[in-house]
Amino acid sequence: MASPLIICGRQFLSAVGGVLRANSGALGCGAVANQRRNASSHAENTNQFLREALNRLDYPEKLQNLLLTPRREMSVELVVQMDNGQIEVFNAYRVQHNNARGPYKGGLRYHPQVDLDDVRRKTAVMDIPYGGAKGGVTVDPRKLSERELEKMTRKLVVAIKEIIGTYEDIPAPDMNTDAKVMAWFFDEYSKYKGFSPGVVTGKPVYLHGSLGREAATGRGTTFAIRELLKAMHMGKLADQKYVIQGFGNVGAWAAQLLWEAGGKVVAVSDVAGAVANENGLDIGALRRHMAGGQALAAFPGGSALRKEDILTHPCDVLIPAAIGGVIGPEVAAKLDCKGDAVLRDRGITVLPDIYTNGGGVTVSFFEWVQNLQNFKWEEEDVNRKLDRKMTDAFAALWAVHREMAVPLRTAAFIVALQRVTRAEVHRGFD
Ligand SMILES: NC(=O)C1=CN([C@@H]2O[C@H](COP(=O)(O)OP(=O)(O)OC[C@H]3O[C@@H](n4cnc5c(N)ncnc54)[C@H](OP(=O)(O)O)[C@@H]3O)[C@@H](O)[C@H]2O)C=CC1
Ligand SMILES: O=C(O)CCC(=O)C(=O)O
Repeated sequence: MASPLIICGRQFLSAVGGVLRANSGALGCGAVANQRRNASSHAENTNQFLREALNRLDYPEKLQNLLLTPRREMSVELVVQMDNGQIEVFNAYRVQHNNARGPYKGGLRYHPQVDLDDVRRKTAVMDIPYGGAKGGVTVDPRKLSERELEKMTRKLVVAIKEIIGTYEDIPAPDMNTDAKVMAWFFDEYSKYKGFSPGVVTGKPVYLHGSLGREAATGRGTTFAIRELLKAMHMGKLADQKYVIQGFGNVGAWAAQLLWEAGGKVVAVSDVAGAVANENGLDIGALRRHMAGGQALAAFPGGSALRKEDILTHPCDVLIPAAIGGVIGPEVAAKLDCKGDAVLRDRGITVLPDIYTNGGGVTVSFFEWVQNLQNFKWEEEDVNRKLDRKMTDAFAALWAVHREMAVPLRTAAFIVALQRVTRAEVHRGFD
């Protein structure tokens, strides 16, 4: 069998590389301090990969430090009166990394374990004119009513409105935040600052959103895999068996598009369970099954699998598309992986998350451009432009990977750092 490819929807290898429960941004936000105690931070791991890349670039120390640290971190408390009259306080954050190339841009996550670090340099890898940012609220949204969720979102906007904006910092959907949340966000911000559709992306299509944004991250992932297979002479999307952890926006769209391309998706999971079929799951039927409110694991077109076994299920391409930190010590032991180096030695190719999931932010950029133009593009146009961006970004990564003999993850950071540094230096420091 061909060597498996691990496609990181998130910091999978950070987790395997010793941070077995990477969870928080650990970026100096006081309110995440309790999460920080659990493990060495995800940010430290990202910085480790960055340092590896910086070692290959001859930059002065001060510039290196500038590239390693965020420009601004904001931590706020959101006080919300719940439906039962009780007061709840939620911790929220926004971390802005570097805006040399353009406004900050990045997702907004609602999750009990907020992780703010991964978007830092993605925009530079994708070569779109933004800097990196990430934000989130420490909350389990499943425990809130829709009305409570809306109130909390609106409070968040009020709390951070001075550091976001169409040309300042543009949030977008991430885990547990969708078009509906972005619509509330846009509406609340516009109350204070005037009509501002460009302040968030991932809005509903009928409310200044872009066609193609919902599927963009999953679609971008399939383009990324296609390019890697081509470069490694490993055949086509249709020739591979896929395992996907997470069946939300990214996982379900990736599954759908790989299945449509003729690939065999042999196992998928969500937070509650997993389902497998060695002949390939009928993803269309699975999505209909789930749309009917049924559990993924109860899908009659496959057999239930322990969700803990999803990552070790045999496949050609593994796509972690859930939250980082779900790979605990037991799974890591079963994978027998200790990090990029070990995987490399075993002939496993890792396509790094900062490239692989870049389709979302890329179509977010297209949405923002459409908002500025006040004009809607055709979906085919969006998808074609996304394909071009993913293909070009892969070519840049692959060229560095070959020329400098570094792994693809290091290559991605080198490409990003070179672009950010060029912008920093040309803008000057006065
Ligand atoms: N959406 C986007 O455009 C982008 C997303 N990403 C990243 O991709 C990843 C997925 O995001 P997205 O699809 O939007 O998020 P969603 O919230 O839409 O989906 C997340 C999926 O992961 C599942 N999940 C959550 N926790 C676990 C767990 N412990 N074990 C197994 N499955 C789990 C969820 O299950 P359940 O539904 O049962 O809760 C759900 O199926 C995130 O890491 C996000 O940061 C990156 C770039 C852009
Ligand atoms: O669409 C965006 O701007 C960012 C999406 C996101 O969360 C990410 O790329 O990590």
